[in-house]
Amino acid sequence: DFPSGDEGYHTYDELRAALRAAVSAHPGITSLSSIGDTYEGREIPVIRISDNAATDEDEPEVLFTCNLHAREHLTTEMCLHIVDRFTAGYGSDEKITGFVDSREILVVPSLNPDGAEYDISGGWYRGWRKNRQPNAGGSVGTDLNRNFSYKWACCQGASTSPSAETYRGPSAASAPEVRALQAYVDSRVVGGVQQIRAHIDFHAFSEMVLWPFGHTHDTATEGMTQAEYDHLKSIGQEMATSNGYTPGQTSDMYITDGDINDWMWGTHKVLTYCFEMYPTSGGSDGFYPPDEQIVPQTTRNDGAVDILLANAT
Ligand SMILES: CC(C)C[C@H](NS(N)(=O)=O)C(=O)O
Ligand SMILES: [Ca+2]
Ligand SMILES: [Ca+2]
Ligand SMILES: [Ca+2]
Ligand SMILES: [Zn+2]
Repeated sequence: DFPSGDEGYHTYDELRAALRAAVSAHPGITSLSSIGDTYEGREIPVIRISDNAATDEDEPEVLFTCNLHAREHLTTEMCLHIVDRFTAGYGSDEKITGFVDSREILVVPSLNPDGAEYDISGGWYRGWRKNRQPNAGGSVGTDLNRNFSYKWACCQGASTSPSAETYRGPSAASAPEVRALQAYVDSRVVGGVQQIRAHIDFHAFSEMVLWPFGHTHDTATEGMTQAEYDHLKSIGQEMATSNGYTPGQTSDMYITDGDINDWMWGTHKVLTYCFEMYPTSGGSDGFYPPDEQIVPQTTRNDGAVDILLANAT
């Protein structure tokens, strides 16, 4: 459980209860399923929000993924806020209703529930980042944001040392959580066309809006034209203006290979972003802002989410 004072954060069981509650309150516009299991056997839930939710309609799909890194619990709350906003607002808020009627919103509130549960086990914060998959040699964990299959291990953007925080894993998609997400997105190719048009992967912290590629500082490069880069950049800058985050290319932070955004663009040409949430720097809040920050820091991204939805055509 979360330490006392931080009860506002959702444990894995509370997360699943929240998703079930959203479905029972809004059955016509929600459908709940699992994209697969984690290493320790936890289901990874995905909720789909759209009119005629039981039917896969020919509408642009937009994916939001959270909690890829275990200790980044604020991101789980970000995804749950998106679920709440687009279900509770349906039928009353015109803009919300318009998006839900014309798109399919896919939300994965936690890609790393094993890590998240471990991070808070014992009622205190362990600073855990990776998944909970054992490595040869006795250490535990793969950095899920270095294990995706697009140009995995290409560019010294991760560690080869199993005990390192950015350990890339023994092979591409060796982590079941990464395999589950890749398989899910692969399955959204219908009639040869990827139905997911846009994506945000939420992280913490630094308050940045980042677009691919991470494996290179180049803008035009294999798998991305200058025009495509400029399109990603212009929408990224617009979103950063709305939430006050700093815009940039993923590699501006540091070179990463095997990250989720490189895979989403490199493999499926999805308009994909990494949002690093509050705070800007370490200090007392760092990875563990008090739960009083949940509402302000999640609602802060409402405008950016709407910009992404509007650009998903
Ligand atoms: C997407 C990259 C550039 C940033 C991310 N930072 S984090 N959330 O791990 O501190 C990461 O290292 O995976
Ligand atoms: Ca509190
Ligand atoms: Ca629909
Ligand atoms: Ca569809
Ligand atoms: Zn992260």
